[in-house]
Order: sequence, then C-alpha cells, then structure tokens
Amino acid sequence: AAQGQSEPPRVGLSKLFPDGNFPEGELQEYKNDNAWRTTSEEMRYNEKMAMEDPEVTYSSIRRAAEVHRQVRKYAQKFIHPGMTMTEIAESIEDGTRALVEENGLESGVGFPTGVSLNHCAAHYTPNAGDTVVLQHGDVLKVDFGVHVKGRILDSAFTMTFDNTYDKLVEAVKAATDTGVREAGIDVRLGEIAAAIQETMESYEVEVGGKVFPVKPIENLSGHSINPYQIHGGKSVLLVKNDDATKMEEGEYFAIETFGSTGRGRVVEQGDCSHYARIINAPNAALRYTTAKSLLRSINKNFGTLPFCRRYLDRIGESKYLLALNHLVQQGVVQDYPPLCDVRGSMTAQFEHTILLRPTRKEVAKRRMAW
Ligand SMILES: COc1ccc(Cn2nnc3c2[C@](C)(O)CC[C@@H]3OC(=O)NC(C)C)cc1
Ligand SMILES: [Co+2]
Repeated sequence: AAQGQSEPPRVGLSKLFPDGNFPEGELQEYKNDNAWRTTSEEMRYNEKMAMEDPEVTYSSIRRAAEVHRQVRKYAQKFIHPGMTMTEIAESIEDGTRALVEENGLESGVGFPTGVSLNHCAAHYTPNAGDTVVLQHGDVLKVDFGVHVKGRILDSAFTMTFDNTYDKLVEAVKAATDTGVREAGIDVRLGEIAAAIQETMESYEVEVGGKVFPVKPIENLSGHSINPYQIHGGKSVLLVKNDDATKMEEGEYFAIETFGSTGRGRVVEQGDCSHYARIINAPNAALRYTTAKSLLRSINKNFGTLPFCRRYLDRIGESKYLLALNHLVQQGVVQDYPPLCDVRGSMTAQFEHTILLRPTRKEVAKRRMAW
C-alpha cells in the first residue's frame, strides 16, 4: 500500500498529504505547436485566465487522481473470481469514500462504480438483491470515479483471470494510449477517433481456433467533463468521423476506448441501475408528492452527479421505483441502462482523464514516475 495507507485503504488523504500538494500527473508535450511558448510568469498568468480557476481544478483533480490511484491498486489486488459484483462495487466505493474524505457535494464518489461483464461494456452496477458472482473466464471492466469540488476523475481498466482475451485487452490499452497521445489543444475530435480506430483494428484475438478482429465500439465514446457534469457535451468517438470540433485549452476529457469481438455496437440491455438528473431540466410541475420528495433527495445528495439505486438505498430512500420512473418520464432524470454488444462477445475498456493545460497536457491518473 502507498506509504502510510492501510489495507484495505481507509486513511483519508489529508493525513497522507498534510500540505495538500498532490503529485502532478504525467506531463506530455503537445504534438502540434499550438501550445504557447511562454515564460513561466506569462504561463502562470495564462493559466489563470484560461480556466475558471486553474488552481481549484488542478488541485482538485490531482487529489481525486491520488485517491483513484490508491483505490485502483487495492482493487487490482483483491478482486477475484468467486466475489459477488456487489462486494466488488462496495469495496471500491468504501475505499473511495474513506480516502477522498467524502463530504456532501464537496467531495465523494464521482459516479456509480461500473463493473460491466463480458459482452456488456458500460453502465452496469448491481442493484440491491443482485446475486451475480465473478467467474474465472469473465472480462470485467472496472470504471469508477472520484470527485473533489465537482472535478470528476473518470478512469477505468479491464481485469481478466486467464489469458484467452489478452490480445483484446492489449488492443484497447494501446488504442487508449493512442487517444491520449493524439489529444491536444485545437486537435479535431474526428482525427483522434481515426487514430484510435486504426490502433484498435490492427489487433485480432484467437479464441478456440477462431480468429476475431478487434472492433472499436462505434456508439461509445470518451467525453469532455465539466464540474459536476460527467458528460460535458463533447464526445471522442472510436471510429473515424468528420467532427471538426476541437479540443480547447482548459478543458479536461475522459479518454476511453472500448474494443469488442462482437458487432462493435452496443444496445441497451438489462435492468437499469445508473441515473443522473438532467442539467437544465425543466422543473416540471410534478403531480406525485413521492416524485417531488425523491427529486429533493436527489438534488440534495447528488445534484447533477450520476447515481445508482444502491446510492438511494444507502441514503435511506425506499419504495422509490415508481417515483424514479416518473422523474425519467418527465425528462427530469436521465436513465442509463447497461450497454451491451451481442451475447457471447467480449468487450474491454481502458480510460484516463487528461487536463489540457495551456502549455502541456497532464495525464491526471498516471504518476510521473511511471
Ligand atoms: C449515469 O452514469 C454515467 C456514468 C458515466 C458516464 C460517462 N459516459 N458518458 N458517455 C459514456 C460514458 C461512459 C460511462 O464512460 C461509457 C461510454 C458512454 O459513451 C456514450 O454513451 N457515448 C455516446 C454519447 C456516443 C455517463 C453516465
Ligand atoms: Co468512465
């Protein structure tokens, strides 16, 4: 465990970093020359101007990244076949809440702990009563978030317990690294997508004597992130497209790629667990008092951060399904069902959060010394 951290991780980071200085992420030079060549004085001025308040964003993201790093290291050690999905999700959440020193909407879990299995790529976390147990041959995507002052660190990795799908995992890791490397100020989203696709499609997986090309999942994407808003409106697709929208300095993105041995396309499948209040939802006159009180509880506990049914259970809500579905029908809350490729296929995911600083790109989750 990191110096001074317990096992399982429960020591809040203000104890380990009393001066509040968290390690900077890995710095990468921009590939193009759009970054400003400036003196340090001018750089500091530029950074101040470029973002709502760079110091808040940088220190918040770095603190969230350190929490993520320590929880991820523990998770990669303790997750094993035979554990239930609930045990896996809750131990990651317990570690996150303890290390980030969860405090209302000031800091806490960034969004539901995704533990999507096999042909399911995203947005699955167990609801109460889920009895699914992790199996030896499973391909598990662990996608969890930490936020500090609404700055969300969104990072994910894939775990396998035998080597059948090593080439799929390798393809997606390489494609995500390509996405991180190509990202930069003024870079077009469509160009990054083309580079991701090219890397992903240069791999194939042989399973039981049959060869499968690795396909990027064409309707999943990386995304920009805004304070308290997991999807900031810009999507980095995984297949080439002519989206000329550019990345802008001061933005930060979740660069994530998904590969599949199936159709390379996901559809909504299974019970929904993930929800989020829509940012500028019309405060529709809600007919049911149960819906009104549930919405008050969502606003108080999550704001516009994504949540799941287990998070409603733990804050003491009960018999909320009708009210929740009413809020979805009224366009106040968005539901995000599990996103799955065809049964029998396998999907993998890797994800980093990157900061587009005026002069250099910072890969928040990676440590310099890596
Ligand atoms: C409600 O809980 C969440 C949690 C995380 C997210 C973050 N996100 N936003 N979009 C996506 C994601 C995930 C979870 O990263 C997975 C990929 C997915 O890409 C996608 O759908 N792209 C289309 C818009 C083209 C959203 C909601
Ligand atoms: Co994610």
